[in-house]
Amino acid sequence: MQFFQAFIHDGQKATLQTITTDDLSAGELLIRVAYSDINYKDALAYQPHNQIIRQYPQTLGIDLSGTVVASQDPQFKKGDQILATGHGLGVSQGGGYAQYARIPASWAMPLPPNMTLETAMVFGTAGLTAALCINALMQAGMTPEQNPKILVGGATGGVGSIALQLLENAGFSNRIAVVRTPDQQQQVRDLGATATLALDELPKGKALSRQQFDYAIDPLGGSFTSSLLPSMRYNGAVALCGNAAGTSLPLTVFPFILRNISLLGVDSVSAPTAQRQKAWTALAKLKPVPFQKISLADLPQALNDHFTHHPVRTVVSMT
Ligand SMILES: C=CC(=O)SCCNC(=O)CCNC(=O)[C@H](O)C(C)(C)COP(=O)(O)OP(=O)(O)OC[C@H]1O[C@@H](n2cnc3c(N)ncnc32)[C@H](O)[C@@H]1OP(=O)(O)O
Ligand SMILES: NC(=O)C1=CN([C@@H]2O[C@H](COP(=O)(O)OP(=O)(O)OC[C@H]3O[C@@H](n4cnc5c(N)ncnc54)[C@H](O)[C@@H]3O)[C@@H](O)[C@H]2O)C=CC1
Repeated sequence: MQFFQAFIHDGQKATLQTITTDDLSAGELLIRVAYSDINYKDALAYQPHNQIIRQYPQTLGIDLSGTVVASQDPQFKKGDQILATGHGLGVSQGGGYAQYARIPASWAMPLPPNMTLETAMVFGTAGLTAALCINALMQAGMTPEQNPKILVGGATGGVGSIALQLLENAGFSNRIAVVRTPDQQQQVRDLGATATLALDELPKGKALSRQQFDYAIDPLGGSFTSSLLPSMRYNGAVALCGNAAGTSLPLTVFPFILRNISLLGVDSVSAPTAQRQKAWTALAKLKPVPFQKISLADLPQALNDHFTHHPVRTVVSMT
C-alpha cells in the first residue's frame, strides 16, 4: 500500500490529504502522476457547491500526465508515459491533483513523440480545445490560402493563447486577438496575435453589423458571441467552446439566414480518440506558451486567484 498526497473536495472545500492507492477510483491503469495543470474548469470545480463535480468526495484536476505503474490493459505497460484529459477526471473519478491516479485505459493516450510530461500539461485541456476548434473551422472550409481574418477570444488565457500559436504554425497570418484592457495589447502580440480588437469595439445589440471576420475561436460565449455573430463575413464560421463571458446567447436568426454563418460547438471532454490524436499531433509541434510551475500545496492560492489574475498557463508538479 502506498501513501500519497491528493487535493480533495468534500463539497464545501478542498484540502490536501494523505490517502492510499486503495482509496483510488476504479480503472485498468495505475498512474504515477508527474504533472497536472489549471484550467478554467478546475477553478470552477474548486468553488463550494459547484455544478462541475458529480460525486463527492472528489480529487480535483481535469488533466494529468505521468507514468504507468501497473496496467491491466494490453495497450499499456509499466513504464509507459501517458496523458489524460477530460472524460470524468476530477468530476466523477479521481483527477490529476494527486501523486497517483487510477483511470480507465480508454482515457489514456501515449505521450506524443517529442513531447515531455511537463509540456503535455502546459497545453492540457486548453490546448486540446484550441486544436479541436481549429480543426472544426478547417473542416468548415478555413484554409491558409484564403488568408482569412480570424478572431480569437480569451487570448491571454489557455485556449486563446494556444489557438494563436496553432494558427501561426498552420500558416494563418491574420490573427486578431480580443483584449479587455490596453495593457493586454502587447501581451497578446507576444503570444502570437498580429492585430488586436478591444472587446467593446464590437457593435452591441444589432441583428447585423459591418462584416469584419471570416472565422472566430470563441472561448467567451455570452454577450461576446451575441455581438460577434452579426460581425462575421458571409459564409463565416465561429467555433464556440467556452463561457468565460457568460452562458446566455441573446441572438437573432439573421447572421445564419442572411449570411450563411455557422456556429460550431466544440467539446474536448468527450472528444473521440481520433480527434484527440490529430489535435495532440499539432500540439506536439508547438513551443510551450508562457507558464508558471506550482506544487500541490500552492493550489488553494492559485485556484482562488484564477478568475482575477493568472499566468497564461499553470502547471502543477507532483514532486
Ligand atoms: C473543459 C470543459 C469546460 O471548461 S466547459 C465549462 C465548464 N462547465 C461545465 O462543465 C458544466 C457543468 N454543468 C453545469 O453547469 C450544469 O450541469 C448545466 C448548466 C450544464 C445543466 O444544469 P441543469 O441544472 O439544467 O441540469 P443537470 O445538472 O441536472 O444536468 C442535466 C443533464 O445534463 C447532464 N450534464 C450535466 N453536466 C454535464 C457535462 N458537463 N457534460 C455532459 N453532460 C452533462 C446531466 O448528467 C444530465 O443528464 P441526465 O441524462 O439527465 O443525467
Ligand atoms: N468546450 C470545452 O471542452 C472546453 C471549454 N473551455 C472553456 O473555455 C473558456 C476558456 O478556458 P481557459 O482558456 O482554460 O480559461 P482561462 O482562464 O485560461 O482564460 C480565460 C480567458 O477569458 C478572458 N475572460 C474572462 N472573463 C472574460 C469576460 N467576462 N469577458 C471577456 N474575456 C474574459 C480572460 O481574460 C482570459 O483571456 C472557459 O469558459 C472554459 O470553461 C475550456 C476548455 C475546454
